[in-house]
Amino acid sequence: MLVHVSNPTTLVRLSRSLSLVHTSRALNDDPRWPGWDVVVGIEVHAQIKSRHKLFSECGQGSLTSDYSVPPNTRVSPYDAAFPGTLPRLNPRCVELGVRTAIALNASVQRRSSFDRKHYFYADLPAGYQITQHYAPFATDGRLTLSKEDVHVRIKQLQLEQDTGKSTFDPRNRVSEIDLNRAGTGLMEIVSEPDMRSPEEAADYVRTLQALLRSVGSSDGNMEQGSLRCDVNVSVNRQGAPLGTRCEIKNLNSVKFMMIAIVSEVHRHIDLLEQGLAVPQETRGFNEDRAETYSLRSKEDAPDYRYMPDPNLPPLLLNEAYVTEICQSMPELPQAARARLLALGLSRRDVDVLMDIDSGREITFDGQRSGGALAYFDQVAQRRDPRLVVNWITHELLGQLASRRETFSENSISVEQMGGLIDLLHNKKITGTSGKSLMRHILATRTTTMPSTLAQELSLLASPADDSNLEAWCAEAIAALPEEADAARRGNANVVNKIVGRVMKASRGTANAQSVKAMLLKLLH
Ligand SMILES: Nc1ncnc2c1ncn2[C@@H]1O[C@H](COP(=O)(O)OP(=O)(O)OP(=O)(O)O)[C@@H](O)[C@H]1O
Ligand SMILES: [Mg+2]
Ligand SMILES: [Mg+2]
Repeated sequence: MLVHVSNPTTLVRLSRSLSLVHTSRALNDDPRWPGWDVVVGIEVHAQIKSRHKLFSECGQGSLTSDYSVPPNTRVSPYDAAFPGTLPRLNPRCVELGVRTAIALNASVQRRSSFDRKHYFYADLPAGYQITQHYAPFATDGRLTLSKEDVHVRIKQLQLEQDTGKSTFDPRNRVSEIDLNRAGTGLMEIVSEPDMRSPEEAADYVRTLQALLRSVGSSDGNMEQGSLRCDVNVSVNRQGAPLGTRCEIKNLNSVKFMMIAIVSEVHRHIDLLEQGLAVPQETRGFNEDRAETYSLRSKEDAPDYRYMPDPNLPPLLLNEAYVTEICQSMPELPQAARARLLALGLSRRDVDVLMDIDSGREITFDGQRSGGALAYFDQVAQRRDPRLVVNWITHELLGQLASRRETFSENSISVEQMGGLIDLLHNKKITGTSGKSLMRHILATRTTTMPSTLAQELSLLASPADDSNLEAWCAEAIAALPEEADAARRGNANVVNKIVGRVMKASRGTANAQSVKAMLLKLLH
């Protein structure tokens, strides 16, 4: 059905009633593709952070991408599909799944079940993967993105097994199979097609990563393979029904995911502008060429022959179990963000704090750092939160960065940081001295309290001691006669240069404002 309407309000109303446009954002023109709407839905596979696999008691190491573990050393007979072995559901995987579902505001199903998804591949010894195709354990959730006020609906969460890994060596044409990962627990988190740009898709993945880490259910690391995304992309002319989706598999970073979406959007638009249809396909992404390529069309889609797994009874979760988990949930990132904003912190400071806390800060050796939020909370107890956040996000992070260190290597204890803030707050030291003190603690990794250090290093401010101040100012005026003359003629900029000299003479202990006042008094 074709509807020609020039008034956008009418169009929104009309389209809504025809269920053509899902949100009013659909009418926001993106200069990259004017006249087109982009629609993205994401299937995330997150490795569950449990000690044992989903259906066997085999240890899975800290991470299955832990290369220090030799291949095929974390494999139970069940994982290798020996005849006669039976699955036994790991309750810890269920608990972490339920935690995640609650964090995503999803309804946890009191009854769910497991199905077999059949296909043949060397890294899948049983010839099927156990998943929750017909009855997932949680449905109808919601994730609010952190950068923009966008809600993404979560269709469902299901528990499933991961496969092994196969690597092909083209030189001697041999495929090597490693079953260490086989049978590891995954959560598949399926979003509704609610994202409207590559940026929203990136925000979704990052927000979800932070959430998974905060509830402790997954490391959520794309580079290391503990979080993998299949991204579904479609485009449609503004106001028209949704276009045909293509699914891009195996994206291993948020950056590549965004590039893949942009390239896919342009490919769809090119086809549609030529009057061609977009065929529904599963596609791969070539990182070097920054474009997607066809893996298989819908017609070639394998028939998975889903069937209930006869060896596993339904998963029944009672009210008390879910309530107990609800009551032990940690503070979620969204709540923490709201709490920090209510304390009067700026959006930017909150973003920085939350970003380091969720481990998004990538370190030089590829490790993650964390705990910034707890650090802030402890230091800010009974102290001015804005002063504290300022010294953490600006000064501390700045100094750590210049030392090429990350927050996890921060040697300043909560007590020391608190002490430093108190000295600053009570004007016992100046800001300049505070910075020097911090530099000193980081360099020496001393555990001495800042008040003692300030004394030892003669950094305590001497604001009351006007005679000192006057002497320093007089000296500076004498040392900089030309500047002093210019200042007398009213050149305000030059005064700052003289202030700088006095600050240096005082080794940062003088208060810049008092210095300026004294200089002006002496100059006139
Ligand atoms: N028109 C569309 N444009 C973009 N994404 C879409 C569109 N329609 C559906 N999607 C997204 O496609 C995904 C479909 O995932 P789902 O797991 O339901 O099925 P599947 O991809 O067919 O199966 P499998 O799990 O075997 O890959 C969802 O994330 C959904 O939001
Ligand atoms: Mg899926
Ligand atoms: Mg899919």
